[in-house]
Parts: sequence; structure tokens; C-alpha cells
Amino acid sequence: MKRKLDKNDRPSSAADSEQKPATEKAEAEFSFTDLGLDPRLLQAIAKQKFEKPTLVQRKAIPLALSGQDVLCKAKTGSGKTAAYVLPLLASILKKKQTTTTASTSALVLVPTRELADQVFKAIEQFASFCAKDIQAVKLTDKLTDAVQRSLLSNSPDIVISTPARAWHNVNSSALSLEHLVCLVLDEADLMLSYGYDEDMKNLAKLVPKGVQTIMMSATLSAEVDALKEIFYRDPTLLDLEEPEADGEGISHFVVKCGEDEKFLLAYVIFKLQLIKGKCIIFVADIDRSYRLKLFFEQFGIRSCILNSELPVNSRIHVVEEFNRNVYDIIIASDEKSEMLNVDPEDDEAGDGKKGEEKEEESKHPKKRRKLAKRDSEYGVSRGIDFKNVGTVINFDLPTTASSYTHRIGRTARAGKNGMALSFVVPQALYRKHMPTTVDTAEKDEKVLARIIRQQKKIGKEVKDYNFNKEQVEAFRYRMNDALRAVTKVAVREARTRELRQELLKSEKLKRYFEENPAELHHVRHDGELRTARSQPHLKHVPDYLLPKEGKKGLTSEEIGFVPLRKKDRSRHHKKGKRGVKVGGRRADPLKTFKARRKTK
Ligand SMILES: Nc1ncnc2c1ncn2[C@@H]1O[C@H](COP(=O)(O)OP(=O)(O)OP(=O)(O)O)[C@@H](O)[C@H]1O
Repeated sequence: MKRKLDKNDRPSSAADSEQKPATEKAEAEFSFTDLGLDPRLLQAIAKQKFEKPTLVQRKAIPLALSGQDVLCKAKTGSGKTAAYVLPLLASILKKKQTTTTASTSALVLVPTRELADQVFKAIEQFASFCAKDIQAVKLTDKLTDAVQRSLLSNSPDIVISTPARAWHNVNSSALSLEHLVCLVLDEADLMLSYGYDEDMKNLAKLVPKGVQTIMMSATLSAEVDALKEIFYRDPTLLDLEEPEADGEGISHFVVKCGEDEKFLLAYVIFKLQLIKGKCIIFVADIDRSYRLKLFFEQFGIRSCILNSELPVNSRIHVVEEFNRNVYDIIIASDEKSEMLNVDPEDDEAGDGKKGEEKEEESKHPKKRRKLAKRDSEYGVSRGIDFKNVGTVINFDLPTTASSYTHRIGRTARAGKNGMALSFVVPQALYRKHMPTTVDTAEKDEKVLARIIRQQKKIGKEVKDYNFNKEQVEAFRYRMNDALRAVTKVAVREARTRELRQELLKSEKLKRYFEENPAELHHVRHDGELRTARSQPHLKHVPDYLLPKEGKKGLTSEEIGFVPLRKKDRSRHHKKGKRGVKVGGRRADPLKTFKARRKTK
């Protein structure tokens, strides 16, 4: 029977006994030890410096350990990976106490290669104190069939794969599901829209009856229901919404601006370091990402590109290096996710937007076909664990509210704070500056209305960000100089050059990934593309453009400070002051920016 649980509910029957500790212990005291996990797993958890389980871990781990089917909806960055990996490892370790026969007990299906890589690494880390007892294999790298077959020939305990790869290997008898005990569908709501319908149906036919099924998702959608049907499952629903105090988690801001003003603001924000810390900038498409990179290059601002056209090794390496703090700015285009996303929220609102969006999609069959040429297993706004991202900038607003959720979910992960800043083009300004226009902006206002509704439902306010336009204007002529240099030809050349360079790097990466990881640090992805006319003078900001306080004033704490410390509610509540900073001046850094105009 299906049961629904939320933060306060308790499950009945079987899970009851498992849940007791969670409900009896005060949240602050609850530790990983209370989950009754194997000591070797507890050691690995301690090594990762996880102090206590997150809400989703507290709720899902006991249910999974009790063998129940679980469908878990919890927000982005809330620790869903560990919530299924830990019980998975615990049950394999338990099994190993009584049997030495090798068999594949768990299949973890993920929609993208990046995610497969990430989950594999998470498993490696959690299993670091019991590595001999746990064999995990990921199938998504571009390995030959022979290599995949040999990897699978030892019947690894856990196989991580995209559905397509998994089916390919099951179909060729390289992978056997006969002894499967647990099936995990991570980012479950994406599986079908990524075009894995047939693979899923095929796999479902061969998954033995009674296999425990765990589904993880940040959003619930009709696709998740479809998956339940495909696998004949009626799991216990854990619908977890963790309340956030004002100023905690993500602070949402929008700037309403003209199309060219986006470039102006981006220049001012990054050149004057109004935003400190790491940042992901989302743009509408691949060309746009090169345009912005070349534009930044004009001012000496370094950035990396992430898109579906780049080879997978480069993509994974960019994320790894970003997480090692080698780069501060990633310009990402998430065109696939954009095309495939539909808004369950909008549908709930009954405003018919879903149909409208579908119609829009069908109007652009060419776009879909174009997409097919790129990596069909790419996705950057979904599930990727970018660490310590202070700000997500929607340079181009996504086309759905659910895309917005996933994009901004790259910040404020693991209980930290972050900021989402979105540029929104009002209808009256759409197509008013043709060189910088982008089709998706036509609907910006509509999408913003949906985002506001969506955030309101979870008690979040989307605030306006009012730049002092007059003062920002002082930078316009420099912006125009830079924009003029970034011609269509320069963008096209940059795209081709980057692809060529990354393919070469990717080969290098492939060779070194396993043998010599230290060598990889010399491979960088934020080099200058130099396809646009160079204007060295733009790299400096003349003093007369700076605010009265000078550069020191711009980079001091009250400007551009995005707090990345973890939430500490008890402290906020007791003293209040620190909490005020989060929602007040500190979290609202750009407002303090005042540029002095040229006086002569
Ligand atoms: N108990 C914990 N304490 C501290 N950090 C944690 C804990 N659990 C997970 N994390 C960290 O939180 C980050 C986000 O975790 P994870 O990627 O599992 O989130 P998610 O819910 O799967 O996100 P998404 O919906 O975007 O896929 C990771 O860097 C992870 O190491």
C-alpha cells in the first residue's frame, strides 16, 4: 500500500521501528550513528566531514534499510546521493557477511554521464573503508564493448549507468540482472524526457520481481508517475520540504534590463568584482556562451565554457577543477534541459502553460534535431554537484520555472547560502538591440511570473535588483567597444577552435585520467580564444569610472559578499545579527555600488 510521508508524518508498520530514532531525537542531536550504519561507512562519513545527516538522509535511509520502495522528492543539493548510496552499501556489506558469491545486487540509473561519474565517485568515497568488499563499475564512459564486458565479467556489486548503456549491456548478456536486489533511479523525473523510454521499458521486463526500487528527484512530474508504472511500483512517497528562515538558502534577485544591458551589467559585475566567489552563468545556447566568453576576454576576465558539444572528459574535468577552486566562472548552456523541461508547477496552476510550451517545442523540430547531434547524455543544471557556488546568474532566463529550480540549485548546496541573480528582458525592450537579442527573451516576463509563483509556494520572495543605471551607464562605451569586436565570425571561430582544442585535451585526459591524475592539473579550460579583435586598453578600468571609495570600496565586505558559511540557525535565532546580514546588506551586495561619472 502506498503511504505518503512528509517532514512531520511518520510512516506506519514496517518503517515505524526504523523511524523511531528520527522522530524521538531532537534534530540537532541526530547523528549518522543513530542510523545504525556499518562502522566502516561511519568512518567514511566522518572522513568526508559530514557532521550530521540532512533531512532527506534522516528520512530516506531508515526506509531504504527496511527494504521499502521509496520515491523521494527533496530539494536540489539536499544530499540525496548519500541518502541512497549509504543504505545500498549497508545492505551489500550485510549480504557479504553470509555469502562470497559475486553478483550484481544494485543497478543505479542516472540520466547523464556526468552524473554517472559523480555517483561513482560518491560510492568510492563512502566505500573507502570497505573497498575490498564493494566493487562498483560505471558504464557510461566511451569504453569499447569489450572493455565494458570485461568490467562486468566479475559481476560487480553495483553498476552505475545511463539506461541506454545498461540496456545495451543487458541485451548483449554482458550484464545480468538476475540477482538484482535494488534498483535506483536518480533524477527520476529526467529519465523519460532524456529519451530513455524504450531502454527503461526493456530493463523493467528483466528486473526481477520484488526488487527494491528507490527513486530520487528534486521535482515530481508526470514522468515520475510513468516510471512507477513502467516498473510496476507504488513506492512510499517522501515529499520533503525543509523550511528556510528568511535570508537562508538562496536569495533570489532579478534585474529588469534591456538586451545589451545584460552585457553591460555582466561587465560591471565581474570586472569590478561586485560578486565574489564562484559563479555559474547560464546562457540560452552554445553560441551565446562563446559570445559572452569572448566579451569577457576583452576585459581580461577569465571563464570556462560548459556545453553539450564539448567532449565528456573535458566536461568532467572542468567541473572537477571548478570544485578544486581552479576557476571562478563557468559559462554554461543547458540547451537540452531547456528543451525538455516542462513545468509541473505551471500545470498545477492550471494555466495551460504546459501545453503552450509543448506547442512551442513542436514548432521547433529543427532545434530538436540539432540537439540530437550533440551528446544526448549531457546535462549541466541537473544533479551536478558544483561545490561552493556563491552565485548563479541567469544571463538568459530559462524558459520554464522548473529549469529555474534546477539551475539555481547549483548554489546553496549542502545547507549553504547563495544568490540567484536573473536578467529579465521586459516585453517592451525585446528585440530592441538586435546584435544581442536572443529568442527566448520574448517570454521572459511570463516565465518570471511563473518563477515568482513557484518560489512563493515555498515561502521565497524574488526581489528586484535596482542598479543605479545612471552610474552603470558610465561603462557603456567600453561595453560597446567590446561588443563590436565580438562579431559573429569571431564567435563561430571561437566555437570551432575551442572544440578542436578540447578534443585534443580530451584525448590527453583520457590517457591520464587513470594513470597520472596529477598531470591533469596542467590542462586548463579557461584559456583565451583570441578570435575577436584584441583591445588591451579595455582590460583596465580607469579610475574616473570607479566609485568615490575607489576599488577598495567595491571589493570590501559590504560589496559582493556572498556568504558561503553553513546555516547555523541556533546562532541566528539567538543573536539575530548574523542572520540579518544574510538577508540584509551582505546578501544584497550590488545595491551599494555607486560609480562616479566622468567629470571632464
Ligand atoms: N550530511 C551531509 N553533511 C554535509 N554535506 C553533505 C551531507 N550530505 C551531502 N552533503 C554534500 O552536499 C552536496 C550535495 O549533495 P547531493 O549532490 O547528493 O545533492 P542532491 O540532493 O542529489 O542534489 P541534486 O538534486 O542537485 O542532484 C554534496 O557536495 C555532498 O557532498
